[in-house]
Amino acid sequence: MTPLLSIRALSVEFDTRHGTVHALDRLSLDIAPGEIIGIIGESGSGKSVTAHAVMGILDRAARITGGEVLFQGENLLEMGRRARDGWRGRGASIIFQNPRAALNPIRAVGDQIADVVARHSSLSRRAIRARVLELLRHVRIPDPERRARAYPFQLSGGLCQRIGIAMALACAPRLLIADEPTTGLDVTTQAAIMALIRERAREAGTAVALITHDVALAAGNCDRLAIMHAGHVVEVAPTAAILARPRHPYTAGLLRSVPSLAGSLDQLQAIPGSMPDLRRPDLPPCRFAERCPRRLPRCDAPGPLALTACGPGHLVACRNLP
Ligand SMILES: Nc1ncnc2c1ncn2[C@@H]1O[C@H](COP(=O)(O)OP(=O)(O)OP(=O)(O)O)[C@@H](O)[C@H]1O
Repeated sequence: MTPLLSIRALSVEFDTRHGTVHALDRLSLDIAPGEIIGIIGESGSGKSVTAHAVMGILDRAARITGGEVLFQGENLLEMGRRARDGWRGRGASIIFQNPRAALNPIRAVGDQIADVVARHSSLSRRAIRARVLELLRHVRIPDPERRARAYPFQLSGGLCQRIGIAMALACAPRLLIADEPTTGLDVTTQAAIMALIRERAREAGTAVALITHDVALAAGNCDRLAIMHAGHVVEVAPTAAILARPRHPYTAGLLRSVPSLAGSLDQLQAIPGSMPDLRRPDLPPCRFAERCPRRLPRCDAPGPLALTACGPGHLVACRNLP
């Protein structure tokens, strides 16, 4: 199937006072229409930078040093600023980790949703208001007429996240990026938010990229998983294939570190070592090599490490596959 989004060999760096951070290194990833893909990795692996590069909202200190981000075949990185602003919302939108912080604290939530609808349509005020209530009902906000007049501080974290989702869906995007959408929410609310996101993908055919470090959450909700480590996608495959037979040693370690996936508590293990400092000028081609139990001399040979097929829809970047 033709991908909706195709990130090809994307490299992003940050200039800092303490050196250049090589945050993404020739990162490649495809997202198909209507699929739910989990982008998993530990803190600092580059999940948010990837999302921000797609959305065109990278920090000022960021530099894109190579690659393409194709959305339905068009390179977003070459789009002018106005066209990109117009694309955002209709093409893709993002839900942020901290819903309350992402909202304007001094504007009623209904007005904030109305602003998004108005920015992307020529609807009358009355039609915009009707659309806002429709969106609030869609994300199951109880008593939407009253809640539309509320300010973020008057709503719970779960309700704020529903407002965030309503705003993200206001322009019916083809791709929804959910960046840690349930962090900080209790388990019941977490399940309700994930059900809402899944329902959206199923009913409207919206592709969803769920960014999380919660492997169990991703495994339970996603069709495919992409595993990131230190600015690389190291493995991507259908969820069932990764759970049944992870091929990259980092993925295998990640699965062994999750109580509900490890099998038994005796098999629970942490991944040794930590991610390399991404400011290092001598980062090896495989950024996992220094933590890897399967490292061989050929793993350190110069040259980029490509993702290669090792099964149906299963790609892995490793020079020493079992
Ligand atoms: N504005 C910035 N300036 C300098 N470095 C940055 C900046 N933003 C991100 N980075 C660096 O880029 C790398 C990737 O960061 P990113 O936030 O994408 O990781 P992440 O996987 O989303 O982590 P988390 O799960 O903690 O959100 C990290 O090394 C981070 O320190």
